Amino acid sequence: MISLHRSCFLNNAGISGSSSPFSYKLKKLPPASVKVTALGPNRDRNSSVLIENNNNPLKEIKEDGTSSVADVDPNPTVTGEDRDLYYDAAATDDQLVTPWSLSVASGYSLLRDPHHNKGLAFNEKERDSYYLRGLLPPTVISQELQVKKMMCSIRQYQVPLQKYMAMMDLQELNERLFYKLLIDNVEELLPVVYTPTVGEACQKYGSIFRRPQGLFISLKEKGKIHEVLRNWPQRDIQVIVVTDGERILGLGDLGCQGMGIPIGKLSLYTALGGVRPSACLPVTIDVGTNNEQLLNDEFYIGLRRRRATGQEYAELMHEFMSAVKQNYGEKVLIQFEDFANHNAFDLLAKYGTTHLVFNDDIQGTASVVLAGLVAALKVVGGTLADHRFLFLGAGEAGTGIAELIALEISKQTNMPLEEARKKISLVDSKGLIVKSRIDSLQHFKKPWAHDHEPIKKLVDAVNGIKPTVLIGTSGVGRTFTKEVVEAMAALNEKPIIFSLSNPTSQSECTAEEAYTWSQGRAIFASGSPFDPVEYKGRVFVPGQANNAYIFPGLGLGLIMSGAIRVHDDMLLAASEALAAQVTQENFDKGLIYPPFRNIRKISAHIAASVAAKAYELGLATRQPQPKDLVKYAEHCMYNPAYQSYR
Ligand SMILES: O=C([O-])CC(=O)C(=O)O
Ligand SMILES: [Mg+2]
Repeated sequence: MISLHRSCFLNNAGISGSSSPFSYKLKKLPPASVKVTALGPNRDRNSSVLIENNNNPLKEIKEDGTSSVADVDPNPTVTGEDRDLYYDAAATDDQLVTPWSLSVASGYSLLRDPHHNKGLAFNEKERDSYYLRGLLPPTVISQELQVKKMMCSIRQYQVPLQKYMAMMDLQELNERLFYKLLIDNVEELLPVVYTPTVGEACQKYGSIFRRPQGLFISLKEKGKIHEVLRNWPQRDIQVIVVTDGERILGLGDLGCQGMGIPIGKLSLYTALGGVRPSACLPVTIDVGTNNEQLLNDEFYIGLRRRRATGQEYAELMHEFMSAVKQNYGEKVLIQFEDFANHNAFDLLAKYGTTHLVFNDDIQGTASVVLAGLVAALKVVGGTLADHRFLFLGAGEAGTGIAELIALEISKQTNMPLEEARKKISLVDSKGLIVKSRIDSLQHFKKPWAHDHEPIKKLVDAVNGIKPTVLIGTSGVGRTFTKEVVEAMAALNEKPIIFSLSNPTSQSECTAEEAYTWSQGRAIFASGSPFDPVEYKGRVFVPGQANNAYIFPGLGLGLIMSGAIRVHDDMLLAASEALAAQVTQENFDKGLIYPPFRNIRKISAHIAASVAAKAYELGLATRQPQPKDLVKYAEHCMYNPAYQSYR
């Protein structure tokens, strides 16, 4: 396997650094993308490397190293199947000052290269060609058998965190096997690599830390972020998930240890949305933490200082956002994840008009919840405008969902947005959000300050507002008490109750509580998964209203259309596409979300709807528009099956 690496030299096998005949300085290389095709094992006397451009051979380089790649076409475009082998070799002259090396992985190093390792699945020919003889036991097994074996091994762990660590180890050892496992067993493994276990992993990240994953950008890197991005081994980045760790799930400030979240989210971009792993970049911005426990934890991995705020914070973020655009262009999707409220809204507003940005906690949650509501109405009856909505929690998720519901109502009925908002009330830690509180409210809460007498307690708000839908986004567990759920059940034949806070410990109520306290009448969904509940001889399967339904498909739709901005109409399109995937069979079982096991098909439909909207809005740059967008989305999806190397 061959790839271009920037200065650093990863591999063994008779080639090392600039002394190797296979090491070339690309200093003189004009801006170019180069496809490097592996033609042979590096230690073979006659081996050669073919540098291709747009599938036209440019240069064959023999092992004597006499050739150079200086005459690469200055403006190539690279297409083709295995884009993992593409490397954008240069962008500007100053970036070319660093020497670039061509490296060939084989033998021992190939077994330690997670992108190309197949372990026992290397066949006899590959073992000969890639100097693997003796480095593996004689048996050759299929990827399917490897999956079976790994699943047996993971199931032996009783503790979810051990399963998580086993999965992370696999990701670092054999990437394709990791994704095959995750895709083939998505319902079982999603709670391991994602919520709830990823929450515990972040809390304990320092003590379980083994190998760094993702890119850490701290205040120490201020002024050098452009350079830091170039230390990342991949160049063709399409999605970045970035956090500053200040509000990890409902667990609060976990500082630099929030890195588990971008890693987890991006593994879902690949497994659920089919974005190539090499196109994904997890980033944690470390500006300190206000979490005293972490600051005093000897194993903490982040900066030991309190959080930078104000200008210092804004400057670092701005440098990051600019460097991303400079390095990867304007079509890279930047997903903001788990920022605290104030920064989340500000960053989205500030960069929404200049970058392709998306806040998962504001917009992704909103889109998935709206889809669940649209589906739930098929069971409960009425249109969105016929319902009344009460939220506990008025942060990113609460106000984000509320706004998208209001937008959809306004669209469906031609009602002014202001009017539509009046159907929605929010309760925060100080009680119902009402006009009399307006001066002291944060800006994102102000649109929800309606004329109403002040109410302190949630149960009183339920009885006062008489909602048909109750949504929890407070980040505080067990706040939908028996009294609250019973009040909802007294007001509604089929109360819709969504407990969205993550992880499970922060859920506003459990599935069992929702079904029991409503005597089996609630339409219930939660952010983190709950097992089915048996109540009076009936089995209830709770829905999981999790962002994971939306962001992978949304991201794929943006990427495949070459979108340059995210628009609210794309979120609505994603919601509708998701709701349309709920079948009658699902409804008959009481489900308002389709099962996760069909998620790649669901993501393809979401991607197609989002891409169609991007074209309609004139925000798509990929031309011409593919005729069948669903087929095209499926075609674009990463497939983790092993590739044959010869
Ligand atoms: O990660 C999840 O499961 C959903 C989410 O974005 C959050 O809770 O912050
Ligand atoms: Mg989040």
